[in-house]
Amino acid sequence: MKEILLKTDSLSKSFSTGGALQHVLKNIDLKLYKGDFTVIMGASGAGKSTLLYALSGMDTPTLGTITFAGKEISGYSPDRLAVFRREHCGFVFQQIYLIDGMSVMDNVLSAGLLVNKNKKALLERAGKLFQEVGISEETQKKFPTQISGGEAQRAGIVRGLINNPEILFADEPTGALNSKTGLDVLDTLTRFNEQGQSLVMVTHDMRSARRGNRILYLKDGVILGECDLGRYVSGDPNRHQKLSAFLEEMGW
Ligand SMILES: Nc1ncnc2c1ncn2[C@@H]1O[C@H](COP(=O)(O)OP(=O)(O)OP(=O)(O)O)[C@@H](O)[C@H]1O
Repeated sequence: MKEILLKTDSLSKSFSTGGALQHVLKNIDLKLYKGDFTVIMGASGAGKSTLLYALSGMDTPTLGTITFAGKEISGYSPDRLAVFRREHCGFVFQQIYLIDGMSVMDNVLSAGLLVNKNKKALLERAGKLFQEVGISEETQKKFPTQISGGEAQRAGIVRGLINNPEILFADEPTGALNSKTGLDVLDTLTRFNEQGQSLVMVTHDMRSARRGNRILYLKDGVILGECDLGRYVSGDPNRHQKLSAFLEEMGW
């Protein structure tokens, strides 16, 4: 039986804009499981990023509860939530947000030092992660403006994983990359998932979505359906067909 990592009960999120209330997430009951590569798809405006932000404690729900790593985080204060996020969640965004005045390695260490003061252990873990994503020691010493977009996103993944998060949350991680570098980033994420890292990724892109084993389809703030794709196997045409058929059924 799969271990539940995160559970929501009647999760709802509304925004008030110009006096009108917009209900973006509507009573979502969802379970996320350890070791899964969960993908959230849906049309623009369906609420995908809002859901990702709520699940990861980057935003708070309007109503409902979120239980993550055995703790009900939905009632946490912003400060407590910030500490929880650092310790339990990793993030990879379309825009990478590496800090310009710091080397690539220092960007990763500064994220690590917020949780773990043991610099030697952090250096060791960072070194191992950089090796796994194919970033050399020379590149680790460079500044963000001196590296390519693909290298920056792979460094972003190292930063996201430095604190050994229960879940790595990714919001369109290949959205700003060209086809080849995007593929490298997807291969990197897939490899970490194969090693047991749980992932939740929002994407519009079928090539990215194919990497997941569980695809959730969000429409107008509700999960309309889900598809079990099984573990990723490179070049499997059935996988693409299964995903296409599911998305067609969902009205994508
Ligand atoms: N902070 C906010 N304040 C007001 N409205 C918001 C806020 N964040 C999101 N929304 C609204 O919620 C809706 C869903 O936005 P969200 O970014 O979650 O959609 P999405 O499915 O991720 O879309 P896309 O694929 O275009 O990124 C949109 O109508 C958006 O305008």
